[in-house]
Amino acid sequence: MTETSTSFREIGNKFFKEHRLNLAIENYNKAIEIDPKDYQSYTNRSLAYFQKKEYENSLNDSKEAIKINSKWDKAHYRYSMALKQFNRLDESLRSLYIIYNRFYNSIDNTTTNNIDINLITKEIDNIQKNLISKRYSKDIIAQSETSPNSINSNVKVDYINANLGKSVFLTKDITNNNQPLLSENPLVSNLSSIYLEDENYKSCFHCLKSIYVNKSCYSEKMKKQQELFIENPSFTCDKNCKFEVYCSENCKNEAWKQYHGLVCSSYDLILKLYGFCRIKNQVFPLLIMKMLAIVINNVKNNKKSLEDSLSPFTSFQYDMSDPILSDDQLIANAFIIDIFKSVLKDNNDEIIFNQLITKERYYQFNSILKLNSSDVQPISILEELIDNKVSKADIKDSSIKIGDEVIEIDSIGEFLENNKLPTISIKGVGLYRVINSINHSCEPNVFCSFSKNNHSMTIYPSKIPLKKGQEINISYINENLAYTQRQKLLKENYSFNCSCKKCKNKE
Ligand SMILES: C[S@@+](CC[C@H](N)C(=O)[O-])C[C@H]1O[C@@H](n2cnc3c(N)ncnc32)[C@H](O)[C@@H]1O
Repeated sequence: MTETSTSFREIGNKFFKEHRLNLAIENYNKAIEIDPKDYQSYTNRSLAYFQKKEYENSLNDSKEAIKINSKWDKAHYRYSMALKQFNRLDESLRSLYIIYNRFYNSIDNTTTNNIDINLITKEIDNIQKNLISKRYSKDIIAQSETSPNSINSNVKVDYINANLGKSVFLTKDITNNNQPLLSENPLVSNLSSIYLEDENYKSCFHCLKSIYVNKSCYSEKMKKQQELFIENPSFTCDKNCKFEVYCSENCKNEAWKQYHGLVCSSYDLILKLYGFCRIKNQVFPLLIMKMLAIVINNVKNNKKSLEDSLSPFTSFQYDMSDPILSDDQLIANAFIIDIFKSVLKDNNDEIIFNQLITKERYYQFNSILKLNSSDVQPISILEELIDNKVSKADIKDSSIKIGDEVIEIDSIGEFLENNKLPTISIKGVGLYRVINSINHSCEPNVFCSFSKNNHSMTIYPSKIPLKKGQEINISYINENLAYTQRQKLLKENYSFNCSCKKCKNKE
């Protein structure tokens, strides 16, 4: 036998089977010396180190094997097990899901190395149960700084299985249709990019509340409905940017504390990102920038670990495959890199920067937003008027009757067709810790209601009675579409095949 890397590896494997770990490692060393791309020897040496409890070496070897051949499931498994030893559970989970997804997406249900899929599923279950019970205990959520009063006691978040992930369950019987089940502010939200430089329309940069509307269709009288919007935004950021406007001192302070304080000094670079998002009609890059700033603030100011700081975001399901960024995503990521490079200047910041501001993170956050975030559309002022003060009968072509007063609305005809309510445009996007944990069903038992004023959202029952312990489900799409259309939309937008009762019966 020639001294090829394969033969040394095989000798190593023989020693390994005899539990002679040092001799096994020596032979794997020789194999790697001959062929530095021998990912199998790296993987096997990783296992030998693991058995010797040399977890750092085990981690490095499995990482190297993945670098050489990312399709080698055994290396992902070894990497996952080593990460678990360091309590890096989110990353460990990600590696397990790479194997899990490859298995279920393959035509013949195989892993590349015939790893027992039941073992992988069991590992996923263990880690998920542990993480979810820790992260979604009521106390932790109630204490969360980013989302105060985010959950009331009607619901809890629980893990279902590796495929469905977590979802939301009732902790009480519900018999009243009008009873709000859960009301929540988002972990992060942002205005749609079309509004960023709109002279006619301003919203609070933090909570998206309408501040000033100057559309010709609204008469002077209507604009004077003071309680519906604030005429003169007096809460503009006065530190550096002088650009962001808020509806209140509270929002100004919250924005500063959570994310704006970190990046405000680099506003010239942020404006470039805004410009890009406006042209491309995108909002995710702006949310990703805020998410990164929130994470960094938690690490720096609240002295939390990086994993804990990331966990409100990484606890969602997302695409764990190899990151491939589109050209637009690469450009947006480059803007984001510039912004954080200019604000993370201390020596200590270098580690955070290197671990956080990466292409992989951009892909991860983008996928978290794509699969989990909600459009936010606080009800328009016109609808607010109609909703609260007038009946549809009071709406005439050019006026609305509010009490005894008739308010002229110059071009209301543009908005009202056959007495329908005006179309409300999407104002922004938000990521909700609990509401976005609710799984989909084509036969939903709850629905989501936008706040009239800001980015908060409330869940109400759509069917009663609902029983304690029952899962609540919303519909992510129009559930009245035909079966094939629903399946197509859910696959394209949320990457899953719906298996609700209605879909199982192909109704
Ligand atoms: C908004 S999240 C819901 C929370 C999610 N289960 C989690 O653990 O983060 C949407 C994701 O949940 C999963 N999901 C939701 N409803 C589902 C369903 N009916 N069937 C299969 N997967 C579903 C899909 O992976 C989808 O991309």
